[in-house]
Amino acid sequence: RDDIDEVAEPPGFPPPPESGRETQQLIDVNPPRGTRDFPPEDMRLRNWLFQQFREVSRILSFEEVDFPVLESEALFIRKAGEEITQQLYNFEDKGGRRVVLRPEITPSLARLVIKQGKSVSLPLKWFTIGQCWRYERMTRGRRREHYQWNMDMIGVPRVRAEAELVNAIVLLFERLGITSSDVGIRVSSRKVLQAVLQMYAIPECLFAEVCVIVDKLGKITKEEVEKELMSAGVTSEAVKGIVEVLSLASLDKLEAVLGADVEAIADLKKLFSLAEHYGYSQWITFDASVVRGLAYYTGIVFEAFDREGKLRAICGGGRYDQLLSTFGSDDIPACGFGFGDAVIVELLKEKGLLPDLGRQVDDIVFPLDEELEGQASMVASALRRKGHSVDLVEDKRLKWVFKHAERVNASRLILVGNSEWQRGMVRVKVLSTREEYETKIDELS
Ligand SMILES: CC(=O)Nc1cnc2ccccc2c1
Repeated sequence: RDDIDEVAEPPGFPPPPESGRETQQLIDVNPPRGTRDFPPEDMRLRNWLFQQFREVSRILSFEEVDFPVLESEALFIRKAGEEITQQLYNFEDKGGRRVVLRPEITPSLARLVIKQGKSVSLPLKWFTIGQCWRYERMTRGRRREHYQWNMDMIGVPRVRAEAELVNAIVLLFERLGITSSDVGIRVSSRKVLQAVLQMYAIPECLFAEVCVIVDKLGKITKEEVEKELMSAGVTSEAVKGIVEVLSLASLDKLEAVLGADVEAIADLKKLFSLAEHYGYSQWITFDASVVRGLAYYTGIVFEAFDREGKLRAICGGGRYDQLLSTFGSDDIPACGFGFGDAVIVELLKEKGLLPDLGRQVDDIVFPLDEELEGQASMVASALRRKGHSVDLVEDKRLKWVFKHAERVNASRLILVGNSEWQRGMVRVKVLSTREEYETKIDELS
């Protein structure tokens, strides 16, 4: 058939049979479905982004922690119908243990808090940047892994914790050049939904499941959300009440419906007044429809969004005061957020804010004759001991070396030549000023 492109034999593979080596079919050089490689240019961008995450964490005086990517499956078995627990990258290991590639970080962090129990003094302010996984049928072609920056405050029952976390998020955006006209942070509290369910005498045990369903508003149709709520056991009048309250556009309107004594109102008012003092009021906005999709949130929840509405949530988080008791421990109040590595990069591209990250090398050392390769190694090694990044180049024409120096943005070109070496010297070209001079080898700094 002429519609099948002739697959050109890739050059060099497989070696022709007469070469005597067995013929090896070229392996699939792509990484597993839904995963990414990070070649140097992509890795520079990732390192730059993670450096911003780390800097903000340091500025907020959070301590770095880390956990295994591999966790017990039991840590993530939840009954609230979350997408994240329906897509666990789970398997049985060779010891017959049910394990997962973690889909999120918070449960691991809660596990460590419990494990460290009495030996740590509260509050804890921990952060980590870690890869998270999901096993999604590739029908949707979405990624199966991403990196998430997490910041969590453990042992702070009051809204100060949420205010500190929002401070971190705003600082990150500001450092990246993103403004409050590009991005907003929607804030609400799950205690709003809790109050509504109480009004309609909906059993507490349905709370997490209702939150997970309500979080789908805006992603699936309102009718579908109502259908799911009904099948979860929420009465149709309660569904109406939920939809009505969640569409309220202001705290005052919410207060009018729920009454001033509802904790949610007091919490949110406190957060908005703290925001004034932090100086980030223009970033946050009350939005009763924010519930987030994780089962364990119990109080204030928030998510950053692009005001053009083109992208999915940039980051999100909230208070989870009862997560530890689901692991059998005494509860410790906590709140945190997750900030993925994908949407933020899309936003930076949209806003033309991606940094231009080229390579940077201090010195290129190049022997002008091949019998000087030993001398060139001596020069390179001496400079490296001084902490210079040195690119030792050989078997190239001088023309190529100059082009290479441009490409890697080298500061200096150190040429090791016969006549100079006889006089204990090397030739130095400063590439920015075109300045050129000879210097004694042991005076090279
Ligand atoms: C935009 C994107 O890559 N999202 C993403 C990718 N991988 C994940 C893996 C686990 C949990 C959430 C995930 C979310």
